[in-house]
Amino acid sequence: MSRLAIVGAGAIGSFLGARLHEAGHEVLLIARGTRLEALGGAGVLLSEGGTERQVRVPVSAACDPAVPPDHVILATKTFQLESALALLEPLRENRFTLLTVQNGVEAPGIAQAALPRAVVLGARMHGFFELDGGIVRHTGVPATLLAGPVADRPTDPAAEQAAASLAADLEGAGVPTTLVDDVRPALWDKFLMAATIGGVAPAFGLKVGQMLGHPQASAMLRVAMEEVAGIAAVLGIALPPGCIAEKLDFIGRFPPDVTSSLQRDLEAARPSEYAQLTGAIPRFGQRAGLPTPATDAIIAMLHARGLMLS
Ligand SMILES: NC(=O)C1=CN([C@@H]2O[C@H](COP(=O)(O)OP(=O)(O)OC[C@H]3O[C@@H](n4cnc5c(N)ncnc54)[C@H](OP(=O)(O)O)[C@@H]3O)[C@@H](O)[C@H]2O)C=CC1
Ligand SMILES: CC(C)(CO)C(=O)C(=O)O
Repeated sequence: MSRLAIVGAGAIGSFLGARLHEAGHEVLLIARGTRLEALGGAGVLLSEGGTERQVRVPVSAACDPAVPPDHVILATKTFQLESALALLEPLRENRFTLLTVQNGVEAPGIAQAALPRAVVLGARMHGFFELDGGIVRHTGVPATLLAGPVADRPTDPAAEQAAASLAADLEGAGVPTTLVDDVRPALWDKFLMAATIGGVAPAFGLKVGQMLGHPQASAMLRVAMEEVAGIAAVLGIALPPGCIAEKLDFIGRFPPDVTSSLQRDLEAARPSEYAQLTGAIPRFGQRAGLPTPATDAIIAMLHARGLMLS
């Protein structure tokens, strides 16, 4: 059994914490504010597969360097990584696996810069998770992970073993986890979807599942995806062949009411991952020397709707 710390007890952190705790691991959820109080009182209330259950996962405001974890999962939003990583500062000299689940392509690099000794694995996570009035709702598709290092430096056998151990723990917790040598293509593959649907759906005031039935939204979505694929190619990221068609097919199978976390945050005027998702497309386009007119038009529509793009 492993010892795991999960920083950020929102939708994903609570879900993974509950599943790993149920699988028999020693899990510590690191939370703050009212969420810390709620978890201390009632534990994680998890709704999935038509039923709700209560899982009493140990929770704290900080990690305890006296009992260092084997694995840490960073489950905050990307713009919260700095404060999350500051909580791990007491573990700076330890070697542990550090899994990032954030959408976008930048989280593993941010984590590795803050904790150079950690074995950082980026992950692409599928599934829809929402913290709704204290209840963590898992809907849509089953939870799956694809994880691996940002392979711009050699990996050592100990790092590979640590990654395999975390993958086995997740697998045992009912979250099928595939390990890859270089996670960047998978992160870009998901970025291609999350960054585009996260902009197009709120730009048109549609749910994700309604976009493909709207000719203009559907056309803009496809062109924005092509912009991302073009940028990835120039930056040397080998996206899977046919990934745009595969994403459109995947989106076509979304339940009609589903929204992305970026859309929910934008529409609720909460801080969002806009800058790491839709807003990152023109930023990466500049890096690649490519214009992004479709994404620029989507961003103009978001501005016109008065959404908070920060
Ligand atoms: N939700 C989904 O379906 C999916 C999400 N993702 C990605 O996973 C990541 C997490 O998403 P999600 O779970 O929805 O986000 P949530 O906002 O639900 O959860 C983030 C949690 O982290 C907490 N947090 C942030 N900073 C700290 C800190 N310094 N100390 C303690 N707690 C902290 C937040 O607390 P507070 O509320 O106080 O800020 C919040 O409870 C995102 O990057 C998202 O892109 C990936 C796949 C699917
Ligand atoms: C792309 C999507 C909608 C589904 O996995 C997601 O990751 C999110 O809501 O942030």
